Amino acid sequence: MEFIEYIFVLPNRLEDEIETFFSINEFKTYYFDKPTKGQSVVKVYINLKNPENQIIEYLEGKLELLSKQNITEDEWLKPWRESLKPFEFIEDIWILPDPEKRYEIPENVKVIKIIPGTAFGTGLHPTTKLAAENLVKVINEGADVLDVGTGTGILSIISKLYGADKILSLDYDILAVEKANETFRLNNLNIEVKQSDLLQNVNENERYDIIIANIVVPILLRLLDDEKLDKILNENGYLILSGINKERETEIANKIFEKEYNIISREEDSGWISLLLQKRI
Ligand SMILES: C[S@@+](CC[C@H](N)C(=O)[O-])C[C@H]1O[C@@H](n2cnc3c(N)ncnc32)[C@H](O)[C@@H]1O
Repeated sequence: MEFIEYIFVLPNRLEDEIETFFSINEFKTYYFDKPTKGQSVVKVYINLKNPENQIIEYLEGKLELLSKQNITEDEWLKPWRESLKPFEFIEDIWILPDPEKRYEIPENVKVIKIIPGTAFGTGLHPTTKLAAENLVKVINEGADVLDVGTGTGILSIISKLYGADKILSLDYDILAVEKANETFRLNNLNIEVKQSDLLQNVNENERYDIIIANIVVPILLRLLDDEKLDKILNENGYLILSGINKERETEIANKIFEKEYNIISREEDSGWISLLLQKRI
């Protein structure tokens, strides 16, 4: 695939703002880098088949452009992948970015292999971490889990590592569905993935103990409006929402107050919020 690479100078004070903008717009093909001493940049990749011009217009209004060139997907993904190191994602779970490499990591920790690519969910974003932290608070052996907007499948894998029984992973983006399948194979896990706009392709007779969704606020609001959500979540089951940017938290909170859910916990990091809710009936 052909891309245009834009490199912009990124002052530290703007890093959170730019990352929030990308997340809200579900823009995934970028990374932050420090090619020269002290100077941070953001590298942005625009797919020529589907150019997202509003992204570049926004960045040009905020940041200084250093360079622009045509590039293939391999040319930019490879050095980025190589720059990534294994890291402790949440307590006792490590993420390994290259399944071929041997890494020195602590013994007796749980391991997830993810080849970083263009699907969301490499563990590098605070919304994934917040969702995972809420997930491990409530997951039990044998739980049935629905992962809405699975991306790479990272939250489904964590569910499996903590003993979940049935897991269904959903994403409306076919590339994410392919990536999740690839990641499950890489981790020797047999997890079902379906392409679905939110719960559209979920049978309403199915039941889950935990439903988890790390998606942007407008989509979460749509999920909360869907009657099927309440139907398929068991009594006292948990709903974990993440991807809530602070400015829009009230909209989510208002929607929850209309429903039969208690807020059990609220986690926050870098302006992002994840809520752990429990269904009352
Ligand atoms: C922020 S990413 C989360 C990925 C992963 N679950 C994580 O926590 O890192 C959101 C994912 O939701 C998917 N998504 C967005 N809108 C959706 C919709 N209406 N139905 C299903 N999936 C959706 C996107 O394709 C993307 O993979």
